[in-house]
Amino acid sequence: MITCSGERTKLTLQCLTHIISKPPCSPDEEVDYQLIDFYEETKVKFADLSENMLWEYINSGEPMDKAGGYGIQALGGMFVEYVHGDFLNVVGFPLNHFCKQLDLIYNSSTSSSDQENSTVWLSHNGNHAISNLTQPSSANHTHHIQSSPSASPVHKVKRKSSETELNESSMTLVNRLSKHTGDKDSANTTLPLMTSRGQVKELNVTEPEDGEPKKEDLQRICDLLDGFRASKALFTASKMCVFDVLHSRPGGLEAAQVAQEIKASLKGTECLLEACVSLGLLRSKERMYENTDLSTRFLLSDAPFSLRSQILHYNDTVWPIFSHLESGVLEGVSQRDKALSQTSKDQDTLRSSQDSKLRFMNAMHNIAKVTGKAIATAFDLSSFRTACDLGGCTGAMADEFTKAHPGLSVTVFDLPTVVQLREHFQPLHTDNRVSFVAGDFFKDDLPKADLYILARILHDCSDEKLDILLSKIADACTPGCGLLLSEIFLDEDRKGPSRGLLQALGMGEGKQRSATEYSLLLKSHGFMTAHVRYTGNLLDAMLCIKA
Ligand SMILES: C[S@@+](CC[C@H](N)C(=O)[O-])C[C@H]1O[C@@H](n2cnc3c(N)ncnc32)[C@H](O)[C@@H]1O
Repeated sequence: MITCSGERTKLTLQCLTHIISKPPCSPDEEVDYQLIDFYEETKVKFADLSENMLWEYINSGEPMDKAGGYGIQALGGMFVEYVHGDFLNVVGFPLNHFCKQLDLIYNSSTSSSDQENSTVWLSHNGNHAISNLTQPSSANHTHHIQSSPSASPVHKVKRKSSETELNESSMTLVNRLSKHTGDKDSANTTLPLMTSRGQVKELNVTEPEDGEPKKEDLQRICDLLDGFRASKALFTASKMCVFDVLHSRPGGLEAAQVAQEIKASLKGTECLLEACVSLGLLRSKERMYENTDLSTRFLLSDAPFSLRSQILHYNDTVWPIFSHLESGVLEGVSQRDKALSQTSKDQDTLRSSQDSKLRFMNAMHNIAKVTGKAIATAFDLSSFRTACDLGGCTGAMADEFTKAHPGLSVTVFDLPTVVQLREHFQPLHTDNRVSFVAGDFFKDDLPKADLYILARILHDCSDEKLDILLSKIADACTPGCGLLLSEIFLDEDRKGPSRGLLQALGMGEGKQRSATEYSLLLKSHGFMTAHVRYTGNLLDAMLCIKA
């Protein structure tokens, strides 16, 4: 057996630099802080290991308290052929990288008087320790750092795709941290800390000595400024079938040929193609354009993981809504009706509701195909025989569940118009284990099942509707029945991921929540959270069991 595992440990350094040069004495005292997330990656190559050897190792007891299942610094070291990277990272603490970060903090942002009273909060895989830094003059880490020696490494990569128990000890950590940051909101929550998806937390600008802004800082702002242009270039190229046209001509096409195929002006086509090259969607060589691997995989209309329909949905629905964002923020309500009636008028055609329903279903179908497998395989569902996918749309998600679980049958429950239109979608399922029932989950009886699936439903429900739906599911469930929830789970500090927070800006009826918030919500309807999985895919998942 050859195993090559990437050891990636996440560290969060929080440097609390007091504005008043004394330690804060009350929870409300203002502090300036800087948050740095970083990773260290180490590759470990294992030798071929016999089963006997593995059992010997298991029986030694050593792996039992090791997050990675082995201790490289002890007996487990015998199995390792080589290590690329920081050995201490595998043991459990990337000391070298940590000290470089300390150096960065002190050499870039603090004055010497601040340094005397600076406190570093070290958050290593959810374990926190404080240290007072008294002599932070160089990278030679003469600072006295008390990190918990028992901090067990939870590898970032695995953490993202691993199960997380929501526990009380996490709450203590948040409260403790919140007190010192004066963050009263988060002090009232019961949230585990370590759920960040590696987002850029803050745009910390470091001014070089000459006072000129740094290029990277300017670039980040310009990237945000141009974000909508890039999105619209992608939407337009997809809508005009540029990627499909190029795919149909191996060897590529010149701009004039593309212009002819998509019936557009030469100047406009050239600009669009060049913009797509700059965005990594196309490549060009000697005036010929062709798709990149990224486009071939996701932008062709018939690719297995095509996102084209989702892109068209963004263009035709999400884009107009976001063009009314200012009103949305002012009024705090969805601008959907206003935006979409405007679009219809602009285009001088009132699209039939069937067309728009189909477009929406196509978009849902795309995402369900891309995310379905990760959700269906997130948990051991072998104890469930029947499932009901509430709001299961075209059945694409149900299909992934039956593929992953040979003993499982899934009933897709959706509105009558959706169930009727599903015939526009090729049946994906190869046997009869996916069936459809038409109904309204707020009003009608739910099909009987041992497992209910709610994928991308709850974030869109008002509190009132949410209560109705969850009460109906709870009534339909006997103890031991499952509820599998799939949504984008916000980080517990609500600072990411951006996808979830930007979706919330659409001002729909519902709201985005963290795993803990969903867990508490489901608990109030009699479901105990069994597992949470951050899939690393577009949607996360939580399995709850009816108590
Ligand atoms: C955002 S889509 C999610 C589709 C699918 N669960 C997925 O993740 O791909 C919401 C789905 O819920 C369905 N839906 C909305 N209201 C419903 C209701 N009252 N009863 C049944 N289905 C409903 C919609 O028709 C749509 O298919």
